Amino acid sequence: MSHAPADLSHIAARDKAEILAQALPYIRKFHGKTMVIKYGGNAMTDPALQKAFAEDVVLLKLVGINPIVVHGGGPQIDSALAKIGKKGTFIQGMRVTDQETMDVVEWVLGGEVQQDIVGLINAAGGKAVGLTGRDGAMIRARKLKLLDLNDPAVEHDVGQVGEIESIDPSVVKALQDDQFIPVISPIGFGEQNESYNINADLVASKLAEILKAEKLMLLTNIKGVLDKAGNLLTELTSRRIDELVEDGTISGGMLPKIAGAIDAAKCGVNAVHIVDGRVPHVLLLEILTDQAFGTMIRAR
Ligand SMILES: Nc1ncnc2c1ncn2[C@@H]1O[C@H](COP(=O)(O)OP(=O)(O)O)[C@@H](O)[C@H]1O
Ligand SMILES: CC(=O)N[C@@H](CCC(=O)OP(=O)(O)O)C(=O)O
Repeated sequence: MSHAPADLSHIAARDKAEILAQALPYIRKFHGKTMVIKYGGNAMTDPALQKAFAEDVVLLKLVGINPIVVHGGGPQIDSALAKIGKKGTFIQGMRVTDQETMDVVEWVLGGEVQQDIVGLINAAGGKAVGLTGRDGAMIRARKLKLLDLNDPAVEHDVGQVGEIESIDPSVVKALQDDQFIPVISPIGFGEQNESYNINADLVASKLAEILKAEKLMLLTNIKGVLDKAGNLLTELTSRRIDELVEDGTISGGMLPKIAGAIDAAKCGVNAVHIVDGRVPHVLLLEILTDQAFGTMIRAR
């Protein structure tokens, strides 16, 4: 499927040049730096947006920035489950994963979803390599103990959902140094070689921390973190996040996202952003222009 590039004819030549020139200080600042980009399953549903995303990733690589893509695929897993008559259920943003669901998760994330992204990046002129957490013995995991948010004495059994024990980033580093763009699905392995389904936001956040990434960008299907009235919160600190979780303003899929984001910010990732993946070229706009998007998460 081919999509025409965005029509920019209404923008005056001088303005176009100014926008391009704006990128220069950012390219200098970020040259040689690593940026972890979480590409959410909800943000990847529109072909034109997917193409714009792939172009952005390739452009970043070409100007000397190292993008590492971690992808989700929640809605795509849900569709595959529906075909076998199963309905996805979530507790505090985590999919309840029995063995049959785990098989579907591995098949969908490690297969079609990942290969679509790899294909699009390659079509845009990059060299993407798809990996799961098993490749290069990257993501070791154990069964998640999910404590109830309101009553920590209660533990939820979410089956084969994993929490990260450790990440060995050597395969990612080797690929990035060799001009490849790693595209990682959030599957880990345990002591008995069993597979674990890990929330992609948590993988992206931990990887950003371990790689000492300059930025972590979590692309989702909403403007950013919203308050109770639906207004965008442009900046959030750890304390404010605790309040928003406690009073129920932050719920569902935003819970692991915000938990990962705050961990990454506390562990030294310079800039952590939750941004709207529905905005075409949001990566370029956020990274290489003066414009700010979404919610920035600050450790303090
Ligand atoms: N306070 C909040 N602000 C924004 N979104 C929220 C909030 N609380 C819950 N959400 C939900 O979290 C969703 C994003 O998480 P998720 O569906 O897992 O996205 P992704 O697939 O991108 O990881 C939003 O679409 C929204 O429904
Ligand atoms: C444990 C858990 O919930 N895993 C997720 C993994 C995929 C994911 O995170 O996808 P999104 O980023 O699109 O939500 C799941 O099974 O849906």
